[in-house]
Amino acid sequence: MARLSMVEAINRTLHELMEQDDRIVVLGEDVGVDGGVFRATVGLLEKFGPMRVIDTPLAESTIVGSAIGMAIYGMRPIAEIQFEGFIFKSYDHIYSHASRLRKRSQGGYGVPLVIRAPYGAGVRALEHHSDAPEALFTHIPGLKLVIPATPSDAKGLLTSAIEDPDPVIYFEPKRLYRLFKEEVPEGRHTVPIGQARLVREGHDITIVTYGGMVSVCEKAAQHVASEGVEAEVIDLRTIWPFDIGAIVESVTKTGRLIVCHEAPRSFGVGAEIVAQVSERCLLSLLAPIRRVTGNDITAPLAKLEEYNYPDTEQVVRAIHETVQF
Ligand SMILES: Cc1ncc(C[n+]2csc(CCOP(=O)(O)OP(=O)(O)O)c2C)c(N)n1
Repeated sequence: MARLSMVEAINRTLHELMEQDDRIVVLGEDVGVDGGVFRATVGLLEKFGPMRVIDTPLAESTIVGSAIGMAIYGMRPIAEIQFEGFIFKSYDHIYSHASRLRKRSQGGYGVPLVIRAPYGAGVRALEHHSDAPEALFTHIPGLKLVIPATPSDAKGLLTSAIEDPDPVIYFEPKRLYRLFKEEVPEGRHTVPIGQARLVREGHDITIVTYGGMVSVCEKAAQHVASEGVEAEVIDLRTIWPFDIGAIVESVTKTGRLIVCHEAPRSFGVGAEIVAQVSERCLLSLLAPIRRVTGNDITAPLAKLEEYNYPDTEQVVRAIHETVQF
């Protein structure tokens, strides 16, 4: 095992996967000579050459459109969109084609495509470089969406995504790229798509979260533990299809739920979780469910960034309000 940051784990996984499978091709803006803006693709061009590591024009629609063609013809493309805010140039390809081809061809063709993109705020970037648009990818039948919160899960989810026969969006929380290191398993390591991770066990309240908010919620859970409140923290890992079984099991035990994400609140992932919990275990609830989320606004510039996203204090406050209800 090696101690790696998330971006190092992603880089190493790309190296390993490409060594093992000739069908894997990486393409995107600056992924070759520059090694990617965040250095996730460093060393790939030197090792695998320009036929498998392709520096593309600044044209996201072309990147995803070409990758769909490659996938249909038997390759395993990993397309990089330089920042999540630019993925919408390729949204039509994702929405109208990649996700639908299996149904359209009555199972004849799949699109085994992975689209990676740095995601979310926390590094004081500019507009289009700090968005959390995951909800806009959850309403597309045929598409899966994963967001790792640890270096090990970054490896496991990337491996599962490339092994999946259908398209997977893989968002990489920028704030976690270099936040901490951990031991990452050597060799083949997968994390099943659709399976949440129990971060911390507790019996008083459940906190469901993912991506850059996992460490924020963990800190909040540690804080309230010193007051005698045991919070259970669940990291979704897969946003769609999410692990409703794990959530229901936990809420049935604790009777209280907070959902936390940095994306805007309204019509967000949290709203769907609240709806499904209401449908399945309303009678287990001892208090109203609370959402701790980003605001319903365009991602603010760096100076105001910290006011828009949940922090530990807000999560602690929501825990207090829910437990004391
Ligand atoms: C649609 C879109 N995709 C990606 C980016 C991120 N981006 C900013 S600058 C840049 C490189 C631009 O290279 P080039 O057009 O050669 O201009 P220069 O090197 O002179 O800045 C990229 C990819 C962006 N701003 N907009």
